[in-house]
Amino acid sequence: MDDFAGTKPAPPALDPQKDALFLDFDGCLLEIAPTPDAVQVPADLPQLLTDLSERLGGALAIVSGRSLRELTRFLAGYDGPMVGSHGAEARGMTAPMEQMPDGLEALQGELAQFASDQGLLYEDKSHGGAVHFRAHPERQAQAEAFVQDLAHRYPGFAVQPAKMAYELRPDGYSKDGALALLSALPAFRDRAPVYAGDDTTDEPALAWAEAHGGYGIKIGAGESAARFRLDAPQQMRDWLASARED
Ligand SMILES: O=P(O)(O)OC[C@H]1O[C@H](O[C@H]2O[C@H](CO)[C@@H](O)[C@H](O)[C@H]2O)[C@H](O)[C@@H](O)[C@@H]1O
Repeated sequence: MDDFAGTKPAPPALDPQKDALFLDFDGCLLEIAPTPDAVQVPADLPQLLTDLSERLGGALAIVSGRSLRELTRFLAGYDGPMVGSHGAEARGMTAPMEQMPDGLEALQGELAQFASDQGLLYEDKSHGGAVHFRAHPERQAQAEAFVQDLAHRYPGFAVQPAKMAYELRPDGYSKDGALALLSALPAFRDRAPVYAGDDTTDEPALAWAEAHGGYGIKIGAGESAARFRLDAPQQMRDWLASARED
């Protein structure tokens, strides 16, 4: 573990015969934007993912905190496996979550009202919701206290910290849990897991890849269980593009 960029090497070249690739979305494939809807998806990204998936024999998946409906919209043209909502929902494999916890709509209503009262941004998600304080960082403490209280009152949901945001997601699901499920699929089985991500939400998955014969790639600065680091999403996309050409 370390605390700053520059102390970890860049990742080695991907091995299309042996590796399985798992990619976070925001902050990994795409630069962080002021609001969730403002992200810029490079026009060639879906095709890059499609080509790389083919090279890997189908062993490529997106693993994100975003709702699946958002991932599908942003990555239209890429048809491979995706895990959304921090491990709760999936495309291309059996959905990890069988039943939505009680109270989703009421929880979303309370969170939306809190965000409106505080002048914060509410993000409606298929399996929960998020309150973003990027425009008002001074209101972080209020936001944290409110989501903790919500999680206490809605026991099926857990607080998920994100970059300048707090989310509520179904309890018991995670990105590392998603990696375990994906790795059991025929296309991923017996391959070395390579996971790339930028945030605290990615750390369990980065550690999982390191512990299961593969490696993690941390995008950007900060402590990480990953052995390797790339500075920013552009470097990540360059690394993917070179893996396609190799
Ligand atoms: O697991 P990820 O794919 O990294 O998704 C995590 C959350 O990302 C999004 O929020 C973050 O990115 C936004 C756009 O760049 C940014 O405005 C926000 O401050 C970040 O927290 C997304 O909105 C969430 O739903 C995801 O769970």
